[in-house]
Amino acid sequence: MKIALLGYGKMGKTIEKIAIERNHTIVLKVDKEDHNYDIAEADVAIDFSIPSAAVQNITKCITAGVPIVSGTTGWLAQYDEMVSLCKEKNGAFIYASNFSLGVNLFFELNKKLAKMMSPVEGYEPSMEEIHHTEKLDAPSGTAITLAEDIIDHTSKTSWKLDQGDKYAIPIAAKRIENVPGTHTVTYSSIVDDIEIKHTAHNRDGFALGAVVAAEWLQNKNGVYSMKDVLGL
Ligand SMILES: NC(=O)C1=CN([C@@H]2O[C@H](COP(=O)(O)OP(=O)(O)OC[C@H]3O[C@@H](n4cnc5c(N)ncnc54)[C@H](O)[C@@H]3O)[C@@H](O)[C@H]2O)C=CC1
Ligand SMILES: O=C(O)C1=N[C@H](C(=O)O)C[C@H](O)C1
Repeated sequence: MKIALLGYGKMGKTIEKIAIERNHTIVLKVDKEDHNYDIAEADVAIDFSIPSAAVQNITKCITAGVPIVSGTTGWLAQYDEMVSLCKEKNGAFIYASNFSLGVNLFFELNKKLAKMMSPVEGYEPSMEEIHHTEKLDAPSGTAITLAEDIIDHTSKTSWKLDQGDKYAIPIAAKRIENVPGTHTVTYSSIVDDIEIKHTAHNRDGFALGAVVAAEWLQNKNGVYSMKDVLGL
């Protein structure tokens, strides 16, 4: 498969390594100074760039008829716009706040736990995410997905950075050098805590998931999620 990398930072470089191991070819590496490039030479594009560039990159791919896998976080206010564009152009698009198999299993566990906790009185959910100090967005996209899944299954109606109000799930976003990504969901009562946690040891899981998603998306049309790719 001929892959275009949109964003050649920590993730772009890790994806390159995994893609080559899986016998793919990187035909294009686009970073912040690269504006005039022909995306049409790629079979699929993988965007791990920055929040302010994601929409432009995704639009360019969909318009050119190139399937696009986006892992960039922090731009989701325009997600519905990208979905409409994809449908209008009969394109192929996957966004996931987290592409790793481990986190996608963790998402399912989080939903199951939220369903279990929903009728139980006396427990308050809260979340913590820890990432490296270069991260531009907070809370993380993964934390937002976890919070939205809790909101779907409990009486909570929103999430809030740091201390929430009674109806919001508080999310603490911590930045510590070199941490690839740690997410904890806690239900606290006066007598005890129930906690689930995912710790990424490196970026290989995110990158492998993105390459597997790109392989899966090739020759398809439509808007998909990692749940579709993994059959969860
Ligand atoms: N969905 C997932 O599984 C994961 C998502 N991410 C997200 O991926 C994104 C990138 O993460 P990292 O690689 O760690 O960041 P990074 O900062 O190491 O790399 C981002 C790269 O994008 C480049 N860039 C800036 N403007 C651009 C443009 N217009 N077009 C293309 N590239 C441009 C930057 O120069 C930089 O090299 C972040 O939004 C992060 O939250 C990170 C890991 C996993
Ligand atoms: O910026 C990162 O590094 C990561 N970003 C994603 C997010 O915002 O959830 C996924 C992962 O946690 C690493």
